[in-house]
Amino acid sequence: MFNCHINVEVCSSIKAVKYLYKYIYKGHDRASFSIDQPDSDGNIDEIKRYVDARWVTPPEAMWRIFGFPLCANDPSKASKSMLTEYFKANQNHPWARNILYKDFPGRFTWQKGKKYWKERVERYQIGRIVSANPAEGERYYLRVLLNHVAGKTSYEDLLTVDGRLCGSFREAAERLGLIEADNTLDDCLTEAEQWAMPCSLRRLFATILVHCEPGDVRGLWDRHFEPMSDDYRRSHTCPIEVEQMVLLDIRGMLQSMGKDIADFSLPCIDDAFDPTEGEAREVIEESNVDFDINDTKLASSLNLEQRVAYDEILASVEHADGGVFFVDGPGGTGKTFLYRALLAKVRSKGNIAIATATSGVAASIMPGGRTAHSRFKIPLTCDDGASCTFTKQRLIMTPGLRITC
Ligand SMILES: Nc1ncnc2c1ncn2[C@@H]1O[C@H](COP(=O)(O)OP(=O)(O)OP(=O)(O)O)[C@@H](O)[C@H]1O
Repeated sequence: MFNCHINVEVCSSIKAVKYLYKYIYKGHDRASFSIDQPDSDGNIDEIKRYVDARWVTPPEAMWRIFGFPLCANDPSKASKSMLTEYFKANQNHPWARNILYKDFPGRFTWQKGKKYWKERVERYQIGRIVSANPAEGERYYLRVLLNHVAGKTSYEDLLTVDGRLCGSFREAAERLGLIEADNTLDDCLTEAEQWAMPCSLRRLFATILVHCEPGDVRGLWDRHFEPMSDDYRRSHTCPIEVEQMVLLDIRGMLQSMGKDIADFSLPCIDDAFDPTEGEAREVIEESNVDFDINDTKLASSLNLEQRVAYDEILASVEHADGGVFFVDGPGGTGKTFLYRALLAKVRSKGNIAIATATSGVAASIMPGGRTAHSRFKIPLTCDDGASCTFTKQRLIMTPGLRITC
């Protein structure tokens, strides 16, 4: 009846809600590039290019011109957190000022609805405090302070050491002598051992190696090897094998953070235990991405325009010609449909297809999708000397397809 493609989306999952939210509030992602020469006078009409690249509806234009807010939080809710209310409780109850933040749930209960700490009537309850790891920087040092200093009544109070207001939680922790040596790293791992699974401990260990520059790496390894290897020890009896498995796992994690395990003074990896035979972690990960068998059938229902793009891109992949294709179209016209068909086709042949996007929400709608920053280790702050920590060896994966949304 309508003789056209109509996109109807049922907003039934959180993924769809996030996706729509992005459309409405952030605006449409558009990239504009041209390989045309400037006109005969050497001029480039940047205004026309800008207008071509973005379609703004009159209501959206007015909204943006008047600078109306694009999103908002309820201030009364946003400004109250467990921590700010802990400060308030310290102001209101002087007797509570010798209780550390982590012990607070033993004497107070958190009232979720009204957001305040109420004096506990029944005793012998315990609460759990959210964890922080050293790679999180200031959030971690805030935790260090809260673990050792009681009775603070505001952030300023927490940052004040010997009457001097420090510029950061780290500085305050240093002035208090809480983070002088590696023992904070030991404390961090010891604390995590109480609740974290061995796999999370290994990740934390790798994070510490990369971000915290521990002086005594081998000492940390020796002291925390046992909890880090708990799971492997249950399934394997040979201690050498267990050690190798932990090392291989940590090596993979370090690789994903752009580091080589050989740079740290840890026990050596024995090639006999290395099932990857030195293959880069990214290649193994991407080779193991599953494809949905139903996606391989999408190719048969592509419309004419999708079919043209599909054939051309696949021909380029199959002949290993290389090439860059820019697929564009208004929302709901079938770009993701095309990507799914292409990804499934390439993966079903045992080849590698890397699906990346600039945002996590966009990445989540593609099978095996990841953000480009995560996959290619693109630094978050790009200055003159910035470069990806992705080595050339990892790029040797032919033939393959890379889709970027
Ligand atoms: N050739 C086709 N045959 C059948 N359904 C299709 C076809 N192309 C697209 N669709 C359907 O149309 C809907 C919108 O397609 P899709 O999500 O791929 O669009 P999009 O261009 O990626 O949209 P957005 O820009 O919002 O991400 C989906 O439900 C998809 O399954």
